Amino acid sequence: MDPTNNAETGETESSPELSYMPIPRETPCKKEQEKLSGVVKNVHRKLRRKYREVGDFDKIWREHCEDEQTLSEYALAMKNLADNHWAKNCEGEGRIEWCRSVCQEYFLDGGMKRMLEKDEKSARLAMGLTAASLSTQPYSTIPSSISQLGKMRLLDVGSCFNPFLKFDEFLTVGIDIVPAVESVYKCDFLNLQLQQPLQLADDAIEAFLRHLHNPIDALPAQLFHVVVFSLLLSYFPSPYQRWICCKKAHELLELHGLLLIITPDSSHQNRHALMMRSWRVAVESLGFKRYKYIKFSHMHLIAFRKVSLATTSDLVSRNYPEMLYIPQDFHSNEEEDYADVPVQARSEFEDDQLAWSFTELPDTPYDSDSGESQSSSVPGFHELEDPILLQS
Ligand SMILES: C[S@@+](CC[C@H](N)C(=O)[O-])C[C@H]1O[C@@H](n2cnc3c(N)ncnc32)[C@H](O)[C@@H]1O
Repeated sequence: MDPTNNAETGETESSPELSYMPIPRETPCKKEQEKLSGVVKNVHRKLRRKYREVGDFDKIWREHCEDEQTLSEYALAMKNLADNHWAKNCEGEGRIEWCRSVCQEYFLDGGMKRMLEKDEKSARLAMGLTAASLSTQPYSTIPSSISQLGKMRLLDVGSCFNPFLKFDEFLTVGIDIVPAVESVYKCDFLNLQLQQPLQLADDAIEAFLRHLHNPIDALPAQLFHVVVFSLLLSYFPSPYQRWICCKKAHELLELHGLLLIITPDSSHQNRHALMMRSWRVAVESLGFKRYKYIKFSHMHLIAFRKVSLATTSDLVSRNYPEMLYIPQDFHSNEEEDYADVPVQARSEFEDDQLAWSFTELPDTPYDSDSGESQSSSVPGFHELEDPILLQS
């Protein structure tokens, strides 16, 4: 496994559809792994096919959630991959560790404080105050660190096998339409009802979270420090469903909380740069600001911090939900059918043209909010490959 970022190695770009290859020798273990990832990918493909044919994502989603056999096969396959394949060869583990490191750095090691200081400085400069007057002004809005407040309250949406449960620093609530383990609550995030925020002290909120009832149909707003969407958004066939999820995450987060999005993409970092820029504009319009971004060999990992309680989106003049597209949204049924065949169905140029014709984006700088490059900002953190579920 090559532990370096593909941007650094200058590795030749390949079609995303080729991401499952090459498998040099067909061991029984690899075969089993391919079979399991096939189960998962087929569910995603079937959903997209239905969406293309029927168009009504509410109807498709209802039917999907009633298809218990497909859903439990999916959950079983995911859990099997996590327990028997990723655990052994380290594939797929990198994303969870990345989430953990970002939270540690942001909440416990001063990252949030630095960001808030930077925001305040920019705001004052924008108001015409000089740099000299800045140093004499106290930073009044900085909240106390979470380390004084207890555990980081983390909502893992599409948790499946509850990968965050093992970390002590989090009070983890894992939810899924089909939990693969008992500790995950059954909940359809798309249809989760939001209630008024709890006006309680942190220890009372922790107690509330430790006594949730299964299944979860409703949750109070502003309950969590972290919301994780790990390989969740590409499950949905429609960009509107992805948008609904991001909007709900915004409401469920406390001010200054983090939304962590991990989405599969096996191609070279720059290939879907436009798509990532588009996602950034869409998510920031909800009242977030991008904090970190990194491309691993097989996925994008993005951290957004909630910077305002209000959503800034103007859905009329800009079509923000549509900006949360994935390459597969543009594929035809035929292209999907041949997705595992090693031919490049559409050239990179054609992909980019399609993306451009689809949405015109405001001129937002692409570099990270934290001023860091798009390689890992977590010290000592190495990229791990996860060729399992990508481009499903
Ligand atoms: C590809 S798996 C990712 C599992 C895990 N987060 C990971 O990173 O390995 C996507 C998961 O999202 C779940 N899911 C899809 N739609 C959901 C929804 N509306 N609400 C909750 N979970 C959902 C699926 O059941 C599935 O377990």
